[in-house]
Parts: sequence; structure tokens; C-alpha cells
Amino acid sequence: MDMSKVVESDSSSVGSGVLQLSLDSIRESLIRQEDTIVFSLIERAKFPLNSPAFEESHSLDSENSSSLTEFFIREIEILQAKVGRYENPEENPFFLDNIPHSVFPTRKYPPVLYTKALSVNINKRIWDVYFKELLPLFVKPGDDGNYPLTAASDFACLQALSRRIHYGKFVAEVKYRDAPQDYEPAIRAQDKEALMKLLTFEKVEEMVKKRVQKKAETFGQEVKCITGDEKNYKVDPLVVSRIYGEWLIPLTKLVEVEYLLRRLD
Ligand SMILES: C=C(O[C@@H]1C=C(C(=O)O)C=C[C@H]1O)C(=O)O
Repeated sequence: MDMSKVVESDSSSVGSGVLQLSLDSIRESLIRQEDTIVFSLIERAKFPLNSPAFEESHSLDSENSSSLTEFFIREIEILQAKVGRYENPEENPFFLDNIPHSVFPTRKYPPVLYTKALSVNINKRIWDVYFKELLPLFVKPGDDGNYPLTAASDFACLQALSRRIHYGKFVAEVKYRDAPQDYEPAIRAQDKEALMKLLTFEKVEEMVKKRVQKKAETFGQEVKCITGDEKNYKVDPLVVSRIYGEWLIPLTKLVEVEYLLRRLD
């Protein structure tokens, strides 16, 4: 791959045209994405669970049986596709099988990823995990009827989580390029376990979990005028760390494995 064609260097984001594709630069982007994720969880925690928004059909249109949240996200994704969001290889839609073309001219993204592995998309799984397992961990139970704002908040979380998890494709590409001789036998054997072992860095994972806990403590601390010892958080920092440890990191690694399995197709 001719990286000299990649001329832009002012961005921390791979899909925006980063000059040197290195594990360090990719990890920098993942670190920055932690801020977006923590803030999006804090914002979502303003609302209770509001499960009717994503569980029941609220549509008055009999042809449409989706939940309010699903309807909202389908429609917004069409709009975002029309302004070019999904031309960016960092972005993976939840519902669009046939992504509408951008109505406007879009920038050319450098061809960083391997074409035959580009289409890895586990958003169906991310959707289920988010609504069934993650949300109940960090929002209060209950229903205040504020479904439109809740759906918008859920979409912000889902997009941030999906971007982070699918960044695994870039991580995998760079790890492969750094050591093709290590990865090729496992790819040829389609050995998922061996690939998982090769790409895992436990120390890095521990650091990520500690750092996001600290970010949740810092960004989500209740600020009071009267000083006191007790600290309250908008989202429990230990829960944020757990969300990373039990879901986000394993799903990112799943994307890495799925990408690598196709890397020699
Ligand atoms: C993303 C990477 O791959 C793996 C996944 C990690 C993560 O999701 O944070 C961290 C370390 C690795 O075990 C990486 O090496 O940075």
C-alpha cells in the first residue's frame, strides 16, 4: 500500500487521513474516543431507562413495526449517509444495507484498510448488547416519557461505541503490517484462538480500564459549591470500567479477529 499518497497529517483520526499509520497513533485515537464515550454515557444517564422507546412499537403507521428508537436511527442514518458519513471507513451504519450516496462531493479517504475485510460490521450485536446489558447498568430504572431525547442520546452512545469497536479493523491492519510473518500462519489456518493471542496486550487493556474509570470520575463528578468529602458521580466510574472490560474491549478484539481472518482473501 502506497502510504505516500496519504498527504494529510493534521488529524488524530485514521479515516480522516492520518499520515503515519502506527499502533501508537491508533491508540491515541482510541484514547480520545474514550472522552466521547464517557460523555455520551453521562448524557444518556440524564434519562431513565425509558424502555418503551426501544422495546415497543410506537408507530402509528401500520406498515412500520419498529420501535421509536429504531425508526429514529434508521431515518437519521439515511440523512447522515446523504451527507457522506459512511464514506468514512471509521463509520459503520446500524441499518443501511443499501447506503444512499452522498448528495455532496465527498473527500477521498486514503485506502488504509484491506478491501476484502472492510465490510466487517457487528452492529447488530452491539445493538443487542447495548439495550439488553449495558443500558440497565448505568441508567436509573423508570419511564419519564421523554422518548425523542432518549432516542437521540442512545444514538449518540451507539455511534460512539460502534466507532470504537470497529476501530479494531485499523488496529488489526497495523498489527498485521507490523508483523505479517507472525499473523499469516494463523490467518491461513483460520485459527481464531491463535489470532486472539497474538493481538492481545493485557497491560494495555488494564491501562485502558483504569484510565476510563478516572475519566468517569473526572468528567462525571457532581460539582457543588459547598465543599464536602462525599463525591457523587453521574455514572458510576466502576461501571464504566466494567463496560470497557467486559464488552468494549472484547468486542474490539472480536472485530480485530474477524478482520484478520479475511486479511489474505
Ligand atoms: C486495541 C488493541 O488491541 C487489544 C484491545 C485493546 C482494547 O480494546 O483497548 C487493548 C489491547 C489489546 O489487547 C490494542 O492493542 O491497542
